[in-house]
Amino acid sequence: MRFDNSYARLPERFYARQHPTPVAVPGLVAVNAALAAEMGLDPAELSRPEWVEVFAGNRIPKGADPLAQAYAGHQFGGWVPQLGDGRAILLGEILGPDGRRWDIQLKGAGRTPFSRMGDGRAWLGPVLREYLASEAMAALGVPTTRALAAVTTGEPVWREEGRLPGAVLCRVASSHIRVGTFQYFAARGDTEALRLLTDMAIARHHPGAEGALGLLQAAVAAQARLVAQWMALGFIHGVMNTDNAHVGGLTIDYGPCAFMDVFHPDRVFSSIDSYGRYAWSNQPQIAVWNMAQLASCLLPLIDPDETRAVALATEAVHAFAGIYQAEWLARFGAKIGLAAARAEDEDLIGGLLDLMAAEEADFTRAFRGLAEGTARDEFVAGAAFDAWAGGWQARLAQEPGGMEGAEARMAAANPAVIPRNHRVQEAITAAVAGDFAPFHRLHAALADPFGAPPDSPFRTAPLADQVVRRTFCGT
Ligand SMILES: Nc1ncnc2c1ncn2[C@@H]1O[C@H](COP(=O)(O)OP(=O)(O)OP(=O)(O)O)[C@@H](O)[C@H]1O
Repeated sequence: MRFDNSYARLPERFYARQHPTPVAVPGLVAVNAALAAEMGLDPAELSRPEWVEVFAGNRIPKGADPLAQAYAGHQFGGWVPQLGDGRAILLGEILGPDGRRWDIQLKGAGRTPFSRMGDGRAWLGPVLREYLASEAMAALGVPTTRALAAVTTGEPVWREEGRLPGAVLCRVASSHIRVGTFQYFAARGDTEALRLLTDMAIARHHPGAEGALGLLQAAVAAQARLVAQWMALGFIHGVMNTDNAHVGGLTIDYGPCAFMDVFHPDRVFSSIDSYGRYAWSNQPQIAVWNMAQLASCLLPLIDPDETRAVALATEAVHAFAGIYQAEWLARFGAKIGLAAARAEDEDLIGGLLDLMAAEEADFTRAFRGLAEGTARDEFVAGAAFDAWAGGWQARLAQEPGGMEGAEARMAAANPAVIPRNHRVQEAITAAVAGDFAPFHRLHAALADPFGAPPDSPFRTAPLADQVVRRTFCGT
């Protein structure tokens, strides 16, 4: 790895220099060969003992400059002036063969000055969950942080469940700059730091954006498109706090997330979100709220005249709705086979979603079934689906390429395989018992979400008692 650590060159108030805490017995779980190749790294080399030591935090590679990033954030509406990487350590950044910059971060690598009461560690379950979910997202074409490697530590981690095996995830991403990073400096009135952060965020995520207003507009657009993609996959992020809102529009933090099984737009509760604040249907408005927080941080850089700055920032945040709506329509239009969905198609799409919610349809199978002729089976009352399908067929008849074209569009927009919670859970349970084969099989299936053969076991819906009505947490 050839490091070029732009974040470590920022002034020291951006981070705390911190080495990982070595672990007892590093053990390789996985190196992501496809991602390694994308990054210009040799997966065989990364699987050697020296690199397993690096991923465990026992060895610092040449050129790394390890640090924990400072940030703040609104968590469930409450302001926390100081968060920061409490268990993640940024080793540094490398440049890929295509010029892309990658943060190399170890999540679960030990305590940092931002750990508060935490142990700085992660256990194997959430490490595998994040590995699988983030890689599934990438394969689904959704911007996300990635998983380069996972290792076990040979040390126990204590959680509510008791003694659990410790692990470290090597997470890579085009950056880890969050809305909360801006909030950290805005709360301290540190305009100079905001300026440096703005320049870095533009360079790393939105080249071409001009100044703070340009950054805000680009971040809003990226966030709007991201959330529309989540919605179209039945994905619930579960913890849309501002420290998990990425300025480049990546999905970040796979703690209490879930891909829904049965479609429940409003009734999703996680163990840390008992009021359903971050339910599927609330996600767009929460994203707007998060973008408004970014806007408020950037005000002093947008215009010296505060009234003017507020007007410009407000307009930029309000642009979310139009961008989101257009993306939503294109995504859901494609899901029902439309080449170019029109505003009036919203009723047709909304009709299907209402029916899916009322009839307890499995989100993924119902949509995939539209292309494969099996959608009707996902509805308790098939006749209700037939009534909707009449209008749908009539609309498809107006599309170029007829039903064949529509089927191809639907097959490309509706995955057959998503990381269903019961499958992830199975993989974790086996891994804890020392068998990593189910994890690797699931990872392989998730790498090709649209191409799974009809008899793939990963397409099946869970049994009733395994259905995700709740999102999951277990950090
Ligand atoms: N076991 C732990 N020890 C120390 N700090 C922790 C621990 N778990 C979480 N934190 C910190 O608490 C904050 C919120 O935790 P959360 O679970 O949302 O984040 P995370 O999953 O650790 O990190 P990220 O957002 O980078 O994916 C973060 O600042 C995180 O670093």
